[in-house]
Amino acid sequence: MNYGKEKIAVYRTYASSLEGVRTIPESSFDGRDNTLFGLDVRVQVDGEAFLPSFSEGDNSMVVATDSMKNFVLHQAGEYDGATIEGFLEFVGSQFLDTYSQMESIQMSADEIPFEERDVPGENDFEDSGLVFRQSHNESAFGEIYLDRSEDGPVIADHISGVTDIELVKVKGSSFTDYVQDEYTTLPEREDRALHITLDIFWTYAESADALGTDPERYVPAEQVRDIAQVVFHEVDSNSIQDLIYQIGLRVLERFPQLESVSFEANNRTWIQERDLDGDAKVLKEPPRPTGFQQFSMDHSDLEEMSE
Ligand SMILES: O=c1[nH]c(=O)c2[nH]c(=O)[nH]c2[nH]1
Repeated sequence: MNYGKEKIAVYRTYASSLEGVRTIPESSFDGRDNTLFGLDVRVQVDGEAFLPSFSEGDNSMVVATDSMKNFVLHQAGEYDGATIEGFLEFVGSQFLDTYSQMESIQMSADEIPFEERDVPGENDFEDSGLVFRQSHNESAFGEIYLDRSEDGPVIADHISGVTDIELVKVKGSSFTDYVQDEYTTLPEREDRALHITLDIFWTYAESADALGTDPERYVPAEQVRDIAQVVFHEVDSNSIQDLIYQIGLRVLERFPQLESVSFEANNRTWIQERDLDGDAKVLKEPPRPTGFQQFSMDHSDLEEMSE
């Protein structure tokens, strides 16, 4: 039994900037101004006190989901941190502190990403600082579950992520040596233009590291995204399965503070229509249905690789 509000769009201007994150070789990301911090928030609350609202039509303990929306919007002005997960933990704790009938709360959010635009500067183009456009590319994700304890709200579970990454590698991927039987019609490809969508999720060994209070231990979604594209560039994979495993190893190698990393990939590989001179091809959309790959891994996979 639970209830809540979803699709709460929150826009905060001039939030605290994310500074002091560790840099990694695969990424130029070293922080975020947070001049425009956009989130699509979901709140889900649990508690025995809500049972009568379902079983007896008694709303005396019900916090209207409309009020939850107002609460989230209000707290967006109070949060002084710089991360999605930190915001979710902050708002969730405020909910539990304010409403004793809420026993636990699940707060999640997708980033609504914005990109700063370039304008002419003295010598070169530079960041506007004022004008942004909404990006329809990948976005960061966070989810925090809070329970009550004697010392106040505690993180019972968490997950961070980056979703809707969409990448195409025009050559340097294969798919060969799979089962050949009476059902096989797919031709083997020594080289294919590989088109994938990818959601990547991770958990920290210490959930407090997810909040970004210590930026050195925070894993920015931008860096994980950049690892995915660099590994895609570097590795001549023989399947999406092979590719996501290599990405996972690199993520775990760069971020020892993580407990696990998991993937949901979708195959969107275009179908070759014409083979032209050299590497050139004409390609078309694949028909439905679509293939997917899911995989979870942790540091034991990294240790196996180095043995
Ligand atoms: O990378 C791939 N993995 C598969 O399992 C698969 N199956 C398929 O038809 N194409 C692909 N590509």
